[in-house]
Amino acid sequence: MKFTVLGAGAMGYRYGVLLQEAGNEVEFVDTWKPNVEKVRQQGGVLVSRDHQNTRLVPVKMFYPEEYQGNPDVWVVFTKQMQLADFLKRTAHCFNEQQYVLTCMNGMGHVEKLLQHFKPEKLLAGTALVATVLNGPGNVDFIGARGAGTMNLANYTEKPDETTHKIVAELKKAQFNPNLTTNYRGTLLAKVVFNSVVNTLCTLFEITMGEFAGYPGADQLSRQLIDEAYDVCERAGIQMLNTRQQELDSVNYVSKVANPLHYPSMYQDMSHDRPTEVDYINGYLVELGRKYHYEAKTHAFLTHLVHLAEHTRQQNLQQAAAKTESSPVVEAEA
Ligand SMILES: NC(=O)C1=CN([C@@H]2O[C@H](COP(=O)(O)OP(=O)(O)OC[C@H]3O[C@@H](n4cnc5c(N)ncnc54)[C@H](OP(=O)(O)O)[C@@H]3O)[C@@H](O)[C@H]2O)C=CC1
Ligand SMILES: CC(C)(CO)C(=O)C(=O)O
Repeated sequence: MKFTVLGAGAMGYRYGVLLQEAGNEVEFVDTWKPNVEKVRQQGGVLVSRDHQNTRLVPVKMFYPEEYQGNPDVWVVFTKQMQLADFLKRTAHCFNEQQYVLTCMNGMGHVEKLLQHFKPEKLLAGTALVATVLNGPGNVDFIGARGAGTMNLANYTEKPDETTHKIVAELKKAQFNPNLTTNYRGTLLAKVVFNSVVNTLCTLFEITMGEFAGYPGADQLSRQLIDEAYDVCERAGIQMLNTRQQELDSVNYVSKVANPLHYPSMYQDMSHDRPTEVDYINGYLVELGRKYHYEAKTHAFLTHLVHLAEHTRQQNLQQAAAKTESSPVVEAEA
């Protein structure tokens, strides 16, 4: 099949490279100039697995404005807040025959994709796999080959022939896809997972293993899971997992699968970029409010993450102002 990855970040590279190595035709579209230029200069992307065995994988990379491809399937992996701009800049390549697959974290992306693609062509899912972008053109796939899993569902909840073909390619690429017919329940399972692990690890600057190793971790997780499930049940969402299964998933993925991983939200925070918290904990808060339920802990955590983002920005501005006001001292140093 012919796939084009929209958003060549950590996860876009992981899906694109592994689909390419499984025998598909793959191209990448990205807006981040240092990334596109680095790939062109070095002739591909540097890929490591668990910080080892770095190899150069040749890839075809384009800016949106210059791209003229017509893939069978778009694989979309931007950050939530980047998506609208990516779609606007690439819209000249979209048509009604194309399918779109996304496993981004959080909620908000599907509505934006539906402005460009037909509902029956949209597959949305979740990826329980950890990946780190070390820098432009340099990515680290965390975890053994084939150890991660993913869930996906058609937006219409009606799988067709192309859906099964896409799932077969994901299987060949060892993503271990599980096709469900419960669209909202599938996506919300990961939102709840991320609302616990990404948010708490980011606030405390700890790995998933360090979080899960804290003796009170289950209590913290349980409070957030319960509140999230109270929201989802009010919204009539049939959850994929029970509350206990969700807690087990938090523990398994954190203790066994990725104990050394800092979740993607931490990676954004530590590089002073905005996080996706409004699309994760913030989404649960907004959904709860629609049903007159206040998800207080999620609201509090959303504020804490924004407080941390704000503080980091203030510190950056103060450091920049200091440098500007004392150029002589800097030159002497
Ligand atoms: N990473 C993971 O393990 C997982 C991520 N996801 C989800 O997948 C989606 C895509 O996320 P992900 O692939 O992690 O995205 P990345 O973290 O790889 O994001 C890449 C973007 O971050 C910006 N950026 C700026 N400077 C740097 C730098 N030095 N290093 C890295 N990035 C830089 C660039 O955007 P800009 O133009 O703004 O500078 C770039 O396009 C998200 O919804 C995420 O939540 C889901 C499962 C796992
Ligand atoms: C924690 C993890 C890796 C779970 O798959 C994730 O979703 C992230 O880092 O954002």
